Order: sequence, then C-alpha cells, then structure tokens
Amino acid sequence: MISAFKQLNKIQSARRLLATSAKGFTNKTSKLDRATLTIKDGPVFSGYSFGADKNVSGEAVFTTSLVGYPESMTDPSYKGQILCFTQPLIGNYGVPSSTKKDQFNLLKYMESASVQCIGIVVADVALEYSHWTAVESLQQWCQRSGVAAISGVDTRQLVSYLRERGSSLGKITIGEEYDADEDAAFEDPGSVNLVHKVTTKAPFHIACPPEYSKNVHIAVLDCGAKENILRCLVERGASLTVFPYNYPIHKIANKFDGIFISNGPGDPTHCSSTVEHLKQTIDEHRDLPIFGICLGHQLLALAGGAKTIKLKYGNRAHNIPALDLATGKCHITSQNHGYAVDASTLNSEWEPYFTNLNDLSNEGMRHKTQPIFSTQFHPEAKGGPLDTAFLFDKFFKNIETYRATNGLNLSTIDNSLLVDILPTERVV
Ligand SMILES: NC(=O)CC[C@H](N)C(=O)O
Repeated sequence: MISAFKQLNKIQSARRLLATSAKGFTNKTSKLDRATLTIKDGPVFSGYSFGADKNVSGEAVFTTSLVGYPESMTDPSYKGQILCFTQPLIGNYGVPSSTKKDQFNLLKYMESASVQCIGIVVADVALEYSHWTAVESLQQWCQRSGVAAISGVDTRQLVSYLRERGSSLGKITIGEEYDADEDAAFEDPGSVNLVHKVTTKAPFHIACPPEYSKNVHIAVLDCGAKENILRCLVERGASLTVFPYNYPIHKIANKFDGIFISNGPGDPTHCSSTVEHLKQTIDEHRDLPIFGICLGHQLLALAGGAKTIKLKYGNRAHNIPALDLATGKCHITSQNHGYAVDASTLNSEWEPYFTNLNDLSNEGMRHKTQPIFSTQFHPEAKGGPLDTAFLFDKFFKNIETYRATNGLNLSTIDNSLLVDILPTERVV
C-alpha cells in the first residue's frame, strides 16, 4: 500500500514540478523552497514551502470552510494540528492585524494572539493579496509566526484519504526530496493535555463597558476560549472573570450569575479535574445557569455521566446543518471538532438538544430541570454563519431568571475590586 502511494506520489510530484516551474513559483523577492507533506502510513505529497523554515508533526485535519483562515488558524482548538484547507486558493485577502483591539479590549480580527495550528496545507497560495483590513500576506504571517505551510498539494487526494482512513498523523518537512523511510516518530498532539498549553495561567477580568453593562458577572472556564465567544458575552452586558480550565469553580460558583465553559483543543477526557469540578457545580448549585460550547459541551457531558467518542475525521466547516430538536428548525452552523458526545450515553436527567443532519452525531444537550445547555457547534461563529447566536440570548435569559429569584441572596464579587486586582488579559 505504502509503496503504491510512493509510486503515485513520485509521478505526481514530477508532474507538479513541471507545472509549478512553468508557473514560476516565485514571489517578488524569492523562490519558494521545496516541501513535503507525509501522512503516516499513507501518501506523501511534494509541494512548496511558503511558511516557516521548520519541520513540524501533528494530526492532519481538514476544513471545508471557504473563508476565515485567520480566524481558524488562531482558534486555540486547532492547537498542534496540521490544517488542510479544501478551498483551493487561500491567502487572497491577506491577513488583518493580530494586535488590534476592539472596544472590549478583545482582539478585533483574531481568535487568539498567535497562530495555534502548527502547519497549513493548501492547493494554491495567493502570495499577493488585497483587502482593506489586510496588513500582511499569509506567507509573511506564517513565516513571522513560525508556522510551516505547504502549497501545491492535491488537497482533493489528501482529503479523500483522510475521509477514507480517518484523521491521521502527518509531517511537513522543508527542503529537497524527502525520504519518508528515514522518518523520525510522528508526534501525536492528542496524547497530551493540550488545554493545559492554551488556558490562561491565572484568572483575568474583562470589565463590561458601562454603556453595555447589565451588571451581569459570568465566570468563564478557559479551555482555550475563542476571542469572539468572550465578545458575545461582553457585548450582551456581562463582565467576565476568566479562570484556568482546572480552577475549582464549584467553590466560588455562588458569586457569579452564570458559568460558561469554552471551546478548546484535544481529547476532553484529558480534562478530568474540570469534569470533577463541573460535576460538583451541577450538584451543589441547582439553579445556576451554565452554558458550554464545543469542548465545553463535551466536558459538561462527561460531568453528567455521558461518554465522548473520537469521530473518524471530525467536522470542520462553516455550513453544517444542525436540527434543533426543540423547534424542528434546521440551523447552519460553524464547527471545528474531532470528538463528539455519544448521545446514547446521556442519562435520564439530560436530553439531546441538536443533531447533526449530515452524520447524525450529537450537536448539543440540555438538562431537563436545571438551566444548563451546551452545543457542539459554535454559535459565536467567526468564521461562519450567525444562525445560532440566539443561544447566547437564551443563556442571558436564564441568568435573568436566576437573578430574579436569587438576586438579593447572591453574594457577588465587587466588580471594581476585580478591575483593580486582576490582569485584564489572558496570562500566558
Ligand atoms: N472546538 C473545540 O472546542 C474542539 C473540541 C475538541 N477538542 C474536539 O476536537 O472535539
């Protein structure tokens, strides 16, 4: 099998070499170096490096999103992965500022301060770009960020393989012809606790500007929260205190109006302390609103006694249909996940909330008697459609009800005190 792949790849790389030299794979100043993408026990693709001069290894996954490469590449859930774009031309609108902030002191264009995937794979890279927000090219951004990037890959062949065999380990190596037989071990980012790498190292506080404030205070468990999730909470009127993912949140949950559990990278079963803390929070604070997204959904499910599974190749796209089991409506959703909740393991206290209409996997759940719900998809989008943004409003509605019944008894933390004593940004 492997030698058949090698044979095929030799022919393909010879063809590609002819095609690319005919096109003159150069930018204004330099010729692109050769690079190789090697899939463990699978095909080898030769192409051209337009990123960092660095060999990387990780899980190779693909997204079918058409736009949003800056958002995807800075999404902490992609930590340690090699991301293949099926959209054949990537980079044509350049890359916006990675430091510019909005009125909430959140990054305006990016989902975190740095690129999180370790490498990208594209069929064709646009070395020239044009967009009013762009400050650099994708090539410049990858080089500056130490991210390996390979173009000239037949991404249709790669994705056919990954769909057939499932997500696989891969390597991008820079330089002349590369011999896969001399390969060192492939690194499996799924074997380590990736959340530990992306979570804030200490609590920080985001104060809601007075013109937006509804005096709501939410505790966020940061498993690698996307910036736009934080924005969706703050712009609806909440101040946020953001905690490391393993913070014993049950001990102080009564000081907040609600708990939010974020997205994040890797296998949810690596976060056993979070699961334990959530279990206690659910048991001890029975009317406290809780909302989880993606990894947050999976952790809540584990806390509720359900199980998670690894999907064959995951769902990474901006157009995945999810059936709302409460209303019978279909929403188009943004997704990025490799694991899923096994809905058949939800106990009688929980019910499925949404179902994926492509592969029928679970897309959300809700508690039957407590104000707790969660989604596998990303209602905050960035990139992707806003069909399910109403779920943030639902969380705030639950908070309103909670405050109406518990307001006077709530032992809240003085917001102005937190502004004074906590940092205002993620602690790295
Ligand atoms: N976006 C996410 O939070 C991803 C969750 C989890 N790491 C998965 O791959 O399933």
